[in-house]
Amino acid sequence: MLALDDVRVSLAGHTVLRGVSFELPQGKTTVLVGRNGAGKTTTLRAIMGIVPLTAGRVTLDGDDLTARPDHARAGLGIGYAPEDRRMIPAFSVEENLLLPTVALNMPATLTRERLAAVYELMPELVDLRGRPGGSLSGGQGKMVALGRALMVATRAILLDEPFQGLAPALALNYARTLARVRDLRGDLALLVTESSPHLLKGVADRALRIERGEVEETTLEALGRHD
Ligand SMILES: Nc1ncnc2c1ncn2[C@@H]1O[C@H](COP(=O)(O)OP(=O)(O)OP(=O)(O)O)[C@@H](O)[C@H]1O
Repeated sequence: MLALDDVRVSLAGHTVLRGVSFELPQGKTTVLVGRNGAGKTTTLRAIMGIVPLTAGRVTLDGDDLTARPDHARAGLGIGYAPEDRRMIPAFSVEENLLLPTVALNMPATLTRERLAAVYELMPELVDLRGRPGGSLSGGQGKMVALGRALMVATRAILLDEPFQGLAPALALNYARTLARVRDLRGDLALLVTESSPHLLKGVADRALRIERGEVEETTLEALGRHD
């Protein structure tokens, strides 16, 4: 299981995470809800090893990941879809999906199997696969970012504000896809950040609230009252 133990992060002399501890159970969707600037992105970046910890540990099955850089964490099966999606506009959707497998030097057979599994889980990507990344709508881009995270994910998926900017119908569609991933990929722990709790109904199994770099376990009902 992926876990954070008393994680502290300071950026540019500013304390951003103040002792964050939680576990991410497999087969469950955990949502991390907090206002802009509360520390959601930094939490995901700490899990991926993109920002250094000033104290604490991120562990996978008890193994300390501190010495492992972000690409090594992807290689351990942790998929990450950052908020900005980082799509290469001139590459096709399929080429964008394949990017992390190239970075990880994944064997061709495994790559083909993973791609087929992603298309099966997210059939909407099949129709898009030849389109240039730069021609996609915001909602389509979010789907590709999820598919790309799924290409490497065998343990966990981290999604940074995937609902942000989506029209209500697209948000509903995205939520359905997430539920499908959770139901069909019981091997994965899902962590989804969000600033608007009302978007998470039907998506979350458990909820964490982050405020000024501190995380506490809560319920979706309690989050809704603060929305
Ligand atoms: N590289 C950095 N250097 C200095 N401060 C930073 C850096 N990155 C983030 N911060 C600060 O850390 C705090 C938390 O930022 P973070 O991006 O994690 O918040 P967030 O909850 O994801 O919010 P948002 O939705 O606005 O991205 C903010 O006050 C932000 O200004």
